[in-house]
Amino acid sequence: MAQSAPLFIRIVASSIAAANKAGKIVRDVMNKGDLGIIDKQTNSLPSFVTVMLSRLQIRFASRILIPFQGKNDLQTEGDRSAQRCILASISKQFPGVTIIGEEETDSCEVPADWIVTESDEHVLKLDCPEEYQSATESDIVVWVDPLDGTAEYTQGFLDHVTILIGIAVRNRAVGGVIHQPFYSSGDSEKLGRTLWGIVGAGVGGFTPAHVPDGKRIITTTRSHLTPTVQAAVDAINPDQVLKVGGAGHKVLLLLEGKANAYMYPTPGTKRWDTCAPEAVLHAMGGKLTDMYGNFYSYAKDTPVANSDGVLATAKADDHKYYLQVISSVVKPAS
Ligand SMILES: Nc1ncnc2c1ncn2[C@@H]1O[C@H](COP(=O)(O)O)[C@@H](OP(=O)(O)O)[C@H]1O
Ligand SMILES: [Mg+2]
Ligand SMILES: [Mg+2]
Ligand SMILES: [Mg+2]
Repeated sequence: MAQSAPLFIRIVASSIAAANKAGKIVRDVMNKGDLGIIDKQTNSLPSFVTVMLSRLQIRFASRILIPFQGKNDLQTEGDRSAQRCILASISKQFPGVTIIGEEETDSCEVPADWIVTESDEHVLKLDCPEEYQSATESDIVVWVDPLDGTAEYTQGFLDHVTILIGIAVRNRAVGGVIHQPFYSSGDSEKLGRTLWGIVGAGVGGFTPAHVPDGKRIITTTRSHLTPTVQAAVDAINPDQVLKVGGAGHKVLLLLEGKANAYMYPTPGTKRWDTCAPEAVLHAMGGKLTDMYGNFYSYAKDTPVANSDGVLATAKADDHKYYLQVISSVVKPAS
């Protein structure tokens, strides 16, 4: 059964298992208490070198691309270890598929028990939408954010943390896995849950819901707030604003009916922040684009920065309204 499923479906099913293992690793790092925090800017090279390097990508293990970074943000042992686990697990099973991870890790060595080769049985049995049935290795790019919401991870806002694996077919985000490692359903012994979505095939791991009619709830950044972002939020005149960490967590609020829209009308997020959330949201009937209403490309050679910001709505039909209101007060930077 497993081998007969189309390649795209097998990658999504394997990504669920890899994300679960990475979640355990992220919890273990937290439990040990030494997060090994690195400020990526402090450790960066002189600016002219950084600019040059940010345009390059290093090739590891034939098809795994690890982009250089030059941004001011944090990295922890949780980010590094989770990425090693996910990249090793997916590349072992799908050696010809391009995988792009957020972190620049100095070692490709991975403990044997971090390499996961299991798959989610339920997803393996799904009917694959026709347009993805024939997708080959060269049609697929996997975007990995091993720990989304790193700032919040270091500050103890653990429910903001997610692990994101997005699967793009022919440049579009169509498969997504969002693992929330510190989610508790009440049983403190059993932390973590995994949400997934495949455009045209469905969603799993959560119960889709919407904000009740007549209420407008906006979610936006907690740790990267700027006057531009605040102006966009104010223009909507919301009933409530939820300032939380992580692109994954913010889209999760849309999926579960806790917010209507996620807005971040400024550069800062990258393709690995949005690929998985965009796919799960789209599979549920929502929409994530840049601030012009255009979908981002998830091609392997695309620039990684989401330079034109992010606007996501729980209902695709609402997207135009938010776009219009925000564009009247905020000019997207690009
Ligand atoms: N100005 C900025 N500079 C660097 N990263 C930014 C950024 N704005 C957003 N991001 C990244 O986008 C993700 C969501 O941000 P936020 O929580 O502020 O909404 C985070 O991903 P990571 O935690 O994976 O790095 C964050 O680092
Ligand atoms: Mg980061
Ligand atoms: Mg992120
Ligand atoms: Mg990250």
